[in-house]
Amino acid sequence: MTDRLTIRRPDDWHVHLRDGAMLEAVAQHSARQFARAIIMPNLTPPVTSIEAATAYRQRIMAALGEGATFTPLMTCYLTDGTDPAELERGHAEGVFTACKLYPAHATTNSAHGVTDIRALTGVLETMQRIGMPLLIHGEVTDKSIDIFDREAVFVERVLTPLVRDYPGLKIVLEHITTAEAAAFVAEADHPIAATITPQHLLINRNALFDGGLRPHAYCLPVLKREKHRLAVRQAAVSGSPRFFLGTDSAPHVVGAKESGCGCAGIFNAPFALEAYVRVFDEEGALDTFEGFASEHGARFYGLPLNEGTVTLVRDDVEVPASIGTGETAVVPFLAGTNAGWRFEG
Ligand SMILES: NC(=O)N[C@@H](CC(=O)O)C(=O)O
Ligand SMILES: [Zn+2]
Ligand SMILES: [Zn+2]
Repeated sequence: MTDRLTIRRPDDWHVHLRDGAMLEAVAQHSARQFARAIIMPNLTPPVTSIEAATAYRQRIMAALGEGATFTPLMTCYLTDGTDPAELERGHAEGVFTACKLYPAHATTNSAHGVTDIRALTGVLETMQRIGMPLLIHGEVTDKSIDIFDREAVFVERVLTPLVRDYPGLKIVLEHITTAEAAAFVAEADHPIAATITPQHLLINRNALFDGGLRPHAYCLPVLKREKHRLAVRQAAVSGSPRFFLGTDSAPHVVGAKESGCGCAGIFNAPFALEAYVRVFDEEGALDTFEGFASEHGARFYGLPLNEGTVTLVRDDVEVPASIGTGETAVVPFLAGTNAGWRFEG
């Protein structure tokens, strides 16, 4: 039994750092474990310009303070009005690493998202030409589609024609939750990859109703049934370079979660690597953990691998019931349970 695992310093390819007081409170947790992260642009208002992304990047670095070694990789939030020239310039200047596609009203702060992806022709052609990845929240927003089917239907109705129409467009299907998404990404004859969250590897939809309604287990795409969790687990540990780490850490204050209409999003940054390594350990796949956490994402994005290492140690570690105080108190993923591993740094 391996009780200590040292891997190349990892990256988080999908995280919400928020803004203002919440940014000040949460950024350190991601910077402690990860060298770089893809920063989601769903602020209010969303990050849609080079100017906004540059200013947000500066606020992130200011929140981390002097000497921080963390690199935020910024994304542009696509709208129906996105100007391809702004994307191209932002990419060339090293401000935008990628673009984020939120179908309008699919998730938190997506009201300004794209109403019809077919209207994005100029944007997608430009991204394909310059090699800029398209990151997708892959759920249809049609209210007549059952919420547990929205990802699988997106794969069939939107993603399948998209890869056909843009054969060279780099795509990351974010936070996959279904057997259908995992199979599509594994098998497509296309430059496509997927991020996977700790929660979709560790819990299934029963966690939402475990003895009562559990708002802290609610995120989007919503947790699915066990067979999907198992399929997503197999994809993560498979060693395929198409699957990599993206926490989707998405903090909301306690009051916004514990409410008559609770927000979607799970704050998993503080114990992210502990949660992931547990999955690889349970699957007898610690040998593929470094690829998933530290190599596949960088290679897909065409970025260098990180220098340095981090070490995880098998240990009893109690995850606190809440992290932060007052305005920024957030309940972390796995609150009150034993993480099973300790991040040594
Ligand atoms: N994952 C979530 O449940 N919520 C995210 C948005 C998103 O990634 O879809 C958020 O910003 O809160
Ligand atoms: Zn999303
Ligand atoms: Zn997200």
